[in-house]
Amino acid sequence: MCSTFTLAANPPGIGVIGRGKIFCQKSVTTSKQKISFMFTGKSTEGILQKQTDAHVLEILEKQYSPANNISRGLDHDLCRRNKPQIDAVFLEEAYERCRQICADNAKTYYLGTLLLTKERQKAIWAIYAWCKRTDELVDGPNSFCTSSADLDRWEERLQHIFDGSPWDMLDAALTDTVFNFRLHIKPFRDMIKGMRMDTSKCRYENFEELYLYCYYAGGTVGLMSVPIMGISVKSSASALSIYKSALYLGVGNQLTNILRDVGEDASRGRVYLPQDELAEFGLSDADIFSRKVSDKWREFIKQQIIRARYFYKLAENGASQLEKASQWPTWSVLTMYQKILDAIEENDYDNLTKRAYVGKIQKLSMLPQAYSKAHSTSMV
Ligand SMILES: CC(C)=CCC/C(C)=C/CC/C(C)=C/CC/C(C)=C/COP(=O)(O)OP(=O)(O)O
Repeated sequence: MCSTFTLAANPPGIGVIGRGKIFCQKSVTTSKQKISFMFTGKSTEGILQKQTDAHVLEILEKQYSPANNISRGLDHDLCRRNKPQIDAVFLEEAYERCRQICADNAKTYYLGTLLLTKERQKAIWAIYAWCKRTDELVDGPNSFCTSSADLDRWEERLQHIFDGSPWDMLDAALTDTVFNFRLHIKPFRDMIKGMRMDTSKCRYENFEELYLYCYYAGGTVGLMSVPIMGISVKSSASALSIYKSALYLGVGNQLTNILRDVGEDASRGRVYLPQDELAEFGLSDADIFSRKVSDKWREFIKQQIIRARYFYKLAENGASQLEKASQWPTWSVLTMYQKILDAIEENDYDNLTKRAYVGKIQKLSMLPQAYSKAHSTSMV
């Protein structure tokens, strides 16, 4: 996408930035502010439109079809009708193990889940545990021996979860969640696609390619989460726009993690940054591997951070359309993840030799701010 972004403070039209290059400036309007982008390549908006709607519409067709008599919320009787019988004590233990996996591996996300209602918490933990296990197949200690056939088997297992015949305890928790909240299999399948992509690809030519990866690895989690969070009956926004916001939250999280982990990924020979954008800033893989934090690098990362923040802005639009009890947790996650971007700035854009860190106290101190955001933007 070869993009350089600026916030709307800059005049619209044609922009000139530091390196003397002229960019055609385009702008998008989020609910709160107008954000202007400068491009030499494909527009981010164009990429989002092309790639996002199809993913979401496929889910909505099933999740909200008139045949299912579901409009905005979930019909819980219908959800439970075909639910397999799983022993309650066994399930309790299964969810507890999912909670532990989430608490041990996703510290920020876990804090957000603690603000959810009990039923929602359990569901989000079950989804997280499955996502983590999926990720471990390609990124875990034994990932060197994961073959494409292993991913095929994992996908078969996923089908069993959705058919109501889980293979193990953690799968049983997800089966329970799938039937309680009538989840769609597509984002789960897409996450496996992303893992396949990760095993065969370690460079991204442009933002369009990177966005697809971010959708698979993070946007899918947003789509899995909407039925759990619930859409407010008072919302007049389209389900499409709300699902898209959730997807963008996942993509924002993924872009943030990429920016935080550039140095760490480089030591595994991986570069999750658009090659054409690096070139546009006079940078290449060699600059990453030599870990030299130059002014060019700082400018480059600055623009990448603006784009990641843009995704959080898009997510905010949907956060206020969720069921009231889910708004504070969602705003908390939104606010805490953005702090990681602030921490990269505080490290003077050195994400090659340093890992941006946000401490627990700092995260907890964000919660009142998230609470007031949830209340001031809520339509209920
Ligand atoms: C905005 C709307 C409409 C809905 C929100 C629906 C939700 C809650 C979506 C969640 C999307 C999301 C943030 C996905 C990423 C979840 C995830 C796997 C986080 C783990 O991140 P790590 O970096 O591994 O761990 P930390 O949590 O410690 O950062």
